[in-house]
Amino acid sequence: MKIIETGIDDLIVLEPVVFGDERGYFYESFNENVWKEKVGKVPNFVQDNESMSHRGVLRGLHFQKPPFAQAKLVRVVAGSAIDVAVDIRKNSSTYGQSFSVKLTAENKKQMFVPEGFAHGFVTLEDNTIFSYKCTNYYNKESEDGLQWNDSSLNINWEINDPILSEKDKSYKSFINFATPFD
Ligand SMILES: Cc1cn([C@H]2C[C@H](O)[C@@H](COP(=O)(O)OP(=O)(O)O[C@H]3O[C@@H](C)C(=O)[C@@H](O)[C@H]3O)O2)c(=O)[nH]c1=O
Repeated sequence: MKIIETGIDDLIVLEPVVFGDERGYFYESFNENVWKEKVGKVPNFVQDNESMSHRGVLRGLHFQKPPFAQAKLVRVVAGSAIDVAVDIRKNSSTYGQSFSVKLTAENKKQMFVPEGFAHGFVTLEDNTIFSYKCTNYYNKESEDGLQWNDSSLNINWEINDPILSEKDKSYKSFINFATPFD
């Protein structure tokens, strides 16, 4: 597994070793020992999620407030998506900065999104399946988010007029945002 730094502390992209043969391919999508060796601290994942989206669906930018904050290890198992994490840790030197990576079923890249980040993605193909591990359980009351197209975040989603949930349309702008993360 190769670790690619993003320029934002604790936010990393992972590239697994994929074994291809005449049958197809095999790779380890998570291995605690490899994490220990290559990353250090191993997240305690307690929930796995999967979503399917049509082309042009944007889910985000989401986070859960403490004490239900979640770190997430995300990947795409069918199709492709632009995945985005925004640093919302008040005391971080990269507060308000975002990082984007293209995750596809082919490149098999993963992004580790720590606690203290808002997360979202837009799908580039129909039937894009997004799969992720979380370090905390879903807690409806702790859900919060930021406006995906906030001008001060200035994220290049590479797609116009995405399909959004009503909840995602209602999220507030980054200006005057009181982050719950130190
Ligand atoms: C996230 C989540 C949702 N749900 C339910 C609530 C709702 O009825 C339905 C759909 O929920 P949402 O519209 O919030 O799903 P979605 O917009 O896909 O939310 C996800 O977006 C990405 C970007 C993330 O980072 C995730 O953490 C999560 O927030 O699924 C759960 O039961 N457990 C969960 O963990």
